[in-house]
Amino acid sequence: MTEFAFSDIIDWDALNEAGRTEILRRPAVMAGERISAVVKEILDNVEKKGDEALREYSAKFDRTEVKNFRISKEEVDAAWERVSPDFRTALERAARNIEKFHTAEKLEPVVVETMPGVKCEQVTRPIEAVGLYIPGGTAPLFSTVLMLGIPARIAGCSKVVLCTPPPVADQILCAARLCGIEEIYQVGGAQAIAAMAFGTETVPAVSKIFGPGNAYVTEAKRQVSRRPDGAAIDMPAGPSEVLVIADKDADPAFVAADLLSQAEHGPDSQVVLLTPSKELAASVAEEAAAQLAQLPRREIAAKSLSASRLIVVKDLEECCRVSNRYAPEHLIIQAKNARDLVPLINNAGSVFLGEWSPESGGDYATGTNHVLPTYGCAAAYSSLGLADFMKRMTIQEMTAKGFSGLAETIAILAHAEELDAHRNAVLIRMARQSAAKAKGGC
Ligand SMILES: NC(=O)c1ccc[n+]([C@@H]2O[C@H](COP(=O)([O-])OP(=O)(O)OC[C@H]3O[C@@H](n4cnc5c(N)ncnc54)[C@H](O)[C@@H]3O)[C@@H](O)[C@H]2O)c1
Ligand SMILES: N[C@H](CO)Cc1c[nH]c[nH+]1
Ligand SMILES: [Zn+2]
Repeated sequence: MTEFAFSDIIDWDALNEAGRTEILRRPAVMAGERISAVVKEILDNVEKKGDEALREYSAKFDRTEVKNFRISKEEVDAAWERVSPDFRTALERAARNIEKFHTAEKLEPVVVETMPGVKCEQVTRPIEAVGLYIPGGTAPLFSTVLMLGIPARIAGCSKVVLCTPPPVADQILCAARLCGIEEIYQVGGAQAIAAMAFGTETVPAVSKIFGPGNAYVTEAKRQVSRRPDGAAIDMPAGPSEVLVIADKDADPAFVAADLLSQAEHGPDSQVVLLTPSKELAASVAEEAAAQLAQLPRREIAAKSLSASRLIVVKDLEECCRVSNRYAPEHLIIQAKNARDLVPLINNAGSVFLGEWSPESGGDYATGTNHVLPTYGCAAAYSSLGLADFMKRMTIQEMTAKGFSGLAETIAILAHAEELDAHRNAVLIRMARQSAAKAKGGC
């Protein structure tokens, strides 16, 4: 059996504040400073040396000598023919659900007359050039292509650039074809993020970069979003995490399977169980050990489990409070009447209710988006959705009557801010209206 050390069962009530903070710390966050420095160097080099730097890093990190970064349409079509019909059918079924959910996310235009003759509107426009990062370091995440490519298409983004590490799996190319993505580049890691942010001889620069990735990719996104010549980003979507809230009657085999499903993503993934039942926690630990031994990715999952937590808390309400403090990417509630606990949940990327809603469902096919905030960012960021591929733009129009009704208010406020040019833009029009009135006009 594979060596594995789930941390001990932790009694939440026995911890002081510092202990609680420590126990909920993510392993990927602790690695931050070293990764930051490595990533900065990669970004600087790609910005300076373009494709040459991409080639060097692909050889170093992906052990691949890349001749042409861009993948041709012929290669994509060939990949489509190579995959099994069952795979194509499953991919199309998942894509339909994702398309249905994201189409329903369309924002309707807002039109409000705030005062007579003062009309305010909000409309949306697509972001024209977007970059999609598809992880491929330890597993080819073709499902992520659907999660990014489908909303980009619905939003109407006119330039969609996809980057993923070499060698690129057929399944990734098939998912890209299904989404109508034509610009696919085989480059991964921080260097891919740099390429899409700054542009190189081959890879075009985009306005906004989307997608999850390991700690290097996530840090690269964070850094380019802060550079004036960089790009906007969707969110920090780093190493996967799941927190399960389970009551004493939950099935330990289901809970263990759900924890392992995220532990297998990467050695720095973190999984957490919160339960009022010490007996359940012990059974989950046993089950997890047994299931882990059967997994092909047990080495990775075992590393991740060693930094993961089994925590016993007072009751289910306390579970929700601790979960909000952790702000997990995924939250599974395996408890009777799981839905009753939803009002107590404030911070979570995506929530899975009841024993028949494994997290893998949302990863592939329920229709929701699996690109979600990690590192506790669910306290402030949302799940990826259609709105992220669009900009909101406001419009206002005042009639002459609307203007005269609001003119004095604007003039007083501008004067109070000591911005006379602002005030003049109003006074000049007020004067014109008074003159026209004197002449018997409006
Ligand atoms: N939060 C989300 O929504 C979400 C969704 C899907 C996947 N994920 C996460 O995405 C991650 C995918 O990670 P992955 O590694 O399999 O693929 P990846 O594509 O993110 O990273 C692979 C790249 O990392 C770079 N790299 C590897 N080691 C490096 C080093 N020592 N120095 C510099 N660069 C290095 C290489 O360039 C390589 O191409 C996992 O952590 C998974 O949990 C998150
Ligand atoms: N669980 C990941 C998000 O954290 C998404 C994914 C893709 N494939 C499998 N899982
Ligand atoms: Zn997953």
